[in-house]
Amino acid sequence: MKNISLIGMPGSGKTTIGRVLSKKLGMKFIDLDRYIEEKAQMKITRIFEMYGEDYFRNIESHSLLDVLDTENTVISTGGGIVTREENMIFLKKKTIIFYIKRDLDIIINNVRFDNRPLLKDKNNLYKLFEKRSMLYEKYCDYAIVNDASIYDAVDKIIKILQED
Ligand SMILES: Nc1ncnc2c1ncn2[C@@H]1O[C@H](COP(=O)(O)OP(=O)(O)O)[C@@H](O)[C@H]1O
Ligand SMILES: O=C(O)C1=C[C@@H](OP(=O)(O)O)[C@@H](O)[C@H](O)C1
Ligand SMILES: [Mg+2]
Repeated sequence: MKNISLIGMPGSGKTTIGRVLSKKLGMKFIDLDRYIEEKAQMKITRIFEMYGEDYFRNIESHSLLDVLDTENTVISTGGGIVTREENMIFLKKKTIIFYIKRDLDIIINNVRFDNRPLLKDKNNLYKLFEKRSMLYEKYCDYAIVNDASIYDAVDKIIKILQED
């Protein structure tokens, strides 16, 4: 099976859906943020605090290259992966890209903000969406609306893969 990647706003469900999807399809699972934390031996928040966003984006791009050297894997990315075109060129080559779409107000009411440095100011979610939604739409192969259960979103993805 070709690799699958999930993109979308922070808190939209990429990590949770990716994990369940990989189990259901019998594929491996990699969460890029967890991979970065293990590699750097530091929480994402700490990386941002100590070295800033640019430094994080550099690690993120390198880590993406590491994890794309794989097959039969579901990769959940971080919400900012679309901010560098090079990331998306590699993702497009190596994966089928699903954009996970979730209502911003639902995200704000449900998500934990402690390990999401860019969401400390909740208004920032709307600003990020303005900058990024075009990019998510542009780069994805398919968009999935995550407006019911996690399992519902997973089933939508599996249905598309079966029809593909
Ligand atoms: N359809 C859903 N129903 C209930 N909770 C959801 C749903 N989608 C996402 N969540 C919850 O939202 C939070 C953020 O999800 P997460 O997978 O960490 O998002 P991301 O990786 O995109 O930042 C988690 O607590 C997750 O369980
Ligand atoms: O949107 C972003 O720029 C980020 C999203 C986070 O991942 P999630 O999308 O899994 O929350 C994480 O990579 C980092 O905090 C930056
Ligand atoms: Mg995540």
